[in-house]
Amino acid sequence: MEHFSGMPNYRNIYFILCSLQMMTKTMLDFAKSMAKELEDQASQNDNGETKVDINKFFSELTVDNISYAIFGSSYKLGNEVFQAQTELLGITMETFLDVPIPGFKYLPTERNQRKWMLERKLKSLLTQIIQPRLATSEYGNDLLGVMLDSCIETKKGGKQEDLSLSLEEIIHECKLFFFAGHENTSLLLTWSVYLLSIYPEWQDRLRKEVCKEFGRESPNPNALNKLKEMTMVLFETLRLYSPALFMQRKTVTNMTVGSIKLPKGMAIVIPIPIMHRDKEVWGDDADEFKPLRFKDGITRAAKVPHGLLAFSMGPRSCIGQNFSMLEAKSTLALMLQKFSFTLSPDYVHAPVDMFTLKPKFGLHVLVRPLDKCN
Ligand code: HEM
Repeated sequence: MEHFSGMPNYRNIYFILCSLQMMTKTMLDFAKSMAKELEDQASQNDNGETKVDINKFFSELTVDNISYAIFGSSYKLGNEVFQAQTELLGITMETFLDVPIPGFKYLPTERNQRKWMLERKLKSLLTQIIQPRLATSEYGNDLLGVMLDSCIETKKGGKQEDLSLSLEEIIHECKLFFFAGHENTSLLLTWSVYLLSIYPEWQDRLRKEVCKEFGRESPNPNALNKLKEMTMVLFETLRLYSPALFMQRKTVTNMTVGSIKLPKGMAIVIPIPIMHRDKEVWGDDADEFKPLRFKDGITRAAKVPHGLLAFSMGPRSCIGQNFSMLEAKSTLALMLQKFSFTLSPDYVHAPVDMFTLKPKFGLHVLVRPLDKCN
């Protein structure tokens, strides 16, 4: 298959070498603010609970987390960057199936003008974040800092105007990290809460595990990896409700996969949800929620070691997987300590393909604060 070279080095540097533990502390702080909001809402109702679309809460939480990872203390400005990007993506999606008319994109239509305005806003926001760092040479220890550091280093002795191209590259990288990093984790959390709501015995089991480890104390970032059953539930959620729906590859040589002959240059789509429910790989219970299949780790859960494809595999696999697992664990641990949750009676189960696997009408749950960890 196609070998991907040219992946910028800092991507790995940041997510492998940088202290994920430090980030977990910030993740827990954001999760605590979310929990506080849920508690406040519940306290205003006579029945002591609140009905929320938890998908929206997780979406805001994961935006804050990824924005902090990229922009550090400028994360609020970073959030504005992402809002502009999301709106731009919406415009692109609206026109996705339009027949391309040459030159149309240069006409000052209402949509094009909105697009140009957003592009200008995006650039100006990023410039506001980047310029002060360039001026002081204090690039920061967030992802943006690592990117600036590496772009300056490669241009040692180069002219200042060379940086304009790097700004484009930086914008591109910020976009990639934002889109790759926030929605998938938000969906992992959403589908986990869905499954824990319809399998309350697993919700109780995980709550006991969390309470055994942390009691009423705030989850300790260094001990999150001890939550074995939670890890199994997250993997099983990724198997049944993988946020990423497909991967694309291209063969670089004639090859044979099983009994299928693939010529050089063939484009291949790998449909993750279908592979994740393949009974030949996962067994006859492939459609069932059985987290214990992961009790001996990912590689032993299926009949083949690489059955779980949610984070892909190989040189182009997800570099944010540890980040997202820690984010999901810290948030779920806090949620389980503080609340019980059930599906709202008006919830309609409608997972839908919108590039990622989303709950079409959101995930409405009844959230009830708990007095204490039993
Ligand atoms: C549940 C959460 C996540 C899932 C399911 C997920 C899934 C994936 C998958 C399937 C790929 C590979 C695509 C391919 O092979 O073609 C990928 C790549 C990637 N992911 Fe994730 N991801 C998640 C979270 C994150 C997070 C939190 C970040 C960043 C902090 C991130 C950053 C990336 C990047 C930078 C790539 C590489 C894109 C490239 O190759 O250029 N992901 N992810």
